Amino acid sequence: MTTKDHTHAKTPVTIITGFLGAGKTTLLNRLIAQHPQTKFAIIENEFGKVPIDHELVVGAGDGIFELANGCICCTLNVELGKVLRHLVDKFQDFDHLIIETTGVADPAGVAAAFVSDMKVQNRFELDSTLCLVDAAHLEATLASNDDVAAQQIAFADVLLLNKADQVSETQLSQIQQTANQINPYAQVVAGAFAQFEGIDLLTIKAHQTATIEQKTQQIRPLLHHHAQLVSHSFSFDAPFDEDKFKMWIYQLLHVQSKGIYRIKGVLHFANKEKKVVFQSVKNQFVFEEGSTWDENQTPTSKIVFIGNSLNEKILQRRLNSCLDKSYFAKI
Ligand SMILES: Nc1nc2c(ncn2[C@@H]2O[C@H](COP(=O)(O)OP(=O)(O)OP(=O)(O)O)[C@@H](O)[C@H]2O)c(=O)[nH]1
Repeated sequence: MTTKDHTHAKTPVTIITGFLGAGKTTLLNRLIAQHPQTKFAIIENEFGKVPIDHELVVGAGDGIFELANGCICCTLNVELGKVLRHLVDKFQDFDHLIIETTGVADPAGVAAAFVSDMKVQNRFELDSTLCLVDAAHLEATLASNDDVAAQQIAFADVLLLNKADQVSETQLSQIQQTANQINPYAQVVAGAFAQFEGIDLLTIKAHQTATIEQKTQQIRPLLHHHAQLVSHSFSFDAPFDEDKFKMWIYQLLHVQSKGIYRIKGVLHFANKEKKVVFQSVKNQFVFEEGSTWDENQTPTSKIVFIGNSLNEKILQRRLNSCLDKSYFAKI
């Protein structure tokens, strides 16, 4: 085994999620086949006692780590942390890490493993969470397993509408709308047998500040409903008071993190010249320096919350209370 120089670039990580049978392993095999020059490490997670997916992954060499008989978003989360630390310490020779979750995993729990441990954080960088959506069965799945399937869709950076061969064009566009109602933030692409054209699924860069900035600009203050899952978007011309905002977010995510799947925003703090890019995964959150505000436009903060039964009015009130009071005295 050779040792790579990882002092400069962090190893990108792609999480593949999606409900049972949606096409996760099909996608994994396709990615391996499409990138013969890339050396992958793969973490597989299955519920059954006898791991099978391992056998179904073709051509990945010896870099497959299996976590069976439990789910990495909950019971096996500690195990996932151990495997990640093992990769950091002992298994250096790979370019990209792919994690295939069980069909019933909450991907937020998996993503959280990358923001809670410094050693892991220093080595890995989440590129994106890809969610396979079975176009032929989405409505039925949502009806019967609303929470898990909807959580997976809500958390994803890219929604891959798979099995397009099994539905009509009209059905496909309806499914696209349903998926976008649950997650207005995600890019949606359709395909069959996990073949998706016009998108490089390994370099989505969803967690990089530039991508978040760009995506947040597209968010309009709209309310989207799917069962109890909602997304609320807000924008503010008045700047935020950094201390108040951070204190509130800390409290919010510690008291209510179960119901909040994701928050992303580009913020204007009164004491900061540049944009501040903010995102949370479960109860973990980061604030990063973004680019400079456009001189010709009023700096406008935009923030989106995705979660279960979130009350828009309360969020609006709390956000208002974090605005910089001296701004209003000046106008
Ligand atoms: N018709 C059709 N079948 C597909 C498509 N993609 C995958 N399949 C089939 O669907 C079945 C399930 O695909 P997998 O890739 O194993 O799905 P998975 O999400 O890994 O399944 P689990 O690990 O059990 O959750 C397999 O028989 C695939 O060949 C598609 O686009 N169209």
